[in-house]
Amino acid sequence: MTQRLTIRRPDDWHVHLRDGAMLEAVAGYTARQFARAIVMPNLTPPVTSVAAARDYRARILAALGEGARFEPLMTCYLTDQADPDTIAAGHEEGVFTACKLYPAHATTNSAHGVTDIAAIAPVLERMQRIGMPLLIHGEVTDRSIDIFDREAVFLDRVLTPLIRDFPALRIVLEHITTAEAAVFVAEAAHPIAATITPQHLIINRNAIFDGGLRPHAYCLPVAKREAHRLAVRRAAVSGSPRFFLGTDSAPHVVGAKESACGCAGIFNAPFALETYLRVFDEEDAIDRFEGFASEHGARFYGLPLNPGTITLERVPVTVPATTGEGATAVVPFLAGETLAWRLAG
Ligand SMILES: NC(=O)N[C@@H](CC(=O)O)C(=O)O
Ligand SMILES: [Zn+2]
Ligand SMILES: [Zn+2]
Repeated sequence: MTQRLTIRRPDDWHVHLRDGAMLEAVAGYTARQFARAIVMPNLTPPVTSVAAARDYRARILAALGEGARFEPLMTCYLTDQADPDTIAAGHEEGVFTACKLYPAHATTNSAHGVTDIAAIAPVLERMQRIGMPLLIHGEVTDRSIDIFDREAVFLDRVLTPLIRDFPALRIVLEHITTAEAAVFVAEAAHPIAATITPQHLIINRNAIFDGGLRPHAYCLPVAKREAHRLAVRRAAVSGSPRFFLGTDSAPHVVGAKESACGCAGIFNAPFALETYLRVFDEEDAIDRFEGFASEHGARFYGLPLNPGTITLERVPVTVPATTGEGATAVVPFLAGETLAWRLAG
């Protein structure tokens, strides 16, 4: 049995670092494991300007303190009013790595999202031209569509026409949860990739209703049936360069989760790498872990691979019941469970 695994330093291609006290509380978990992370822009108000992204990046670095070896990669939150010149200038300046498309009202803090793709056609046209990636929360918001079908319906109704109309636009379909999405991304004749979260590799929808209502297993897109979890797992360990690590770590203070209307989002940052490695170990695919965690994403984004390495060791570690306190008290994914691997050092 492999006891130690050393891989090139990995990146997290989808994370919510929040702001203020929560940012201070959570940023270190991500920076401890990852060299870079794509930071989601769904703050209140959302990050829509170059100045806002620059300031947010400075707050992230300040939260980590001197000597942190971590690069936040910032994203621009697209609205119906998004301006191609501003976005292109922000990209050119190295502030905006990518743009994020939230269909309006699809998820947490998406009220200002895009109501109609046609409204942002000039932006997508420009992004396609300059090679700037579009990151997508891929769910339709039509309330007549069953919540478990919203990702699959998005592929037909939105993504298929989108890739037809913008054949060279680089797209990352974020946090995929279905067999349909895994097949779509694997087979499309288009520059498209997908991120995969730890939770969608580990839980199916039963976890949300396991002996009672489990708010800490609730995120969007919501976990699906077991057959979908297995398909997403196969994609993750397949070795295909179209699938890579994106935690979607999304902390919400415990009271906002344990509520009559609990927020969507799972906080997996503290043991993200350990959790992913558990899956690759179970699938007998440890040899493919480095590609998924440290290579495929950087190549898709056209960024250099990280120098340096990290080491994981087969030593058990127990996930605490909570992290932080007061306004930053959060229940992490797999709270109370013991993982077989831990990050060394
Ligand atoms: N994934 C989630 O359930 N929640 C995310 C938003 C998102 O990524 O959709 C959040 O910001 O809380
Ligand atoms: Zn999302
Ligand atoms: Zn997210």
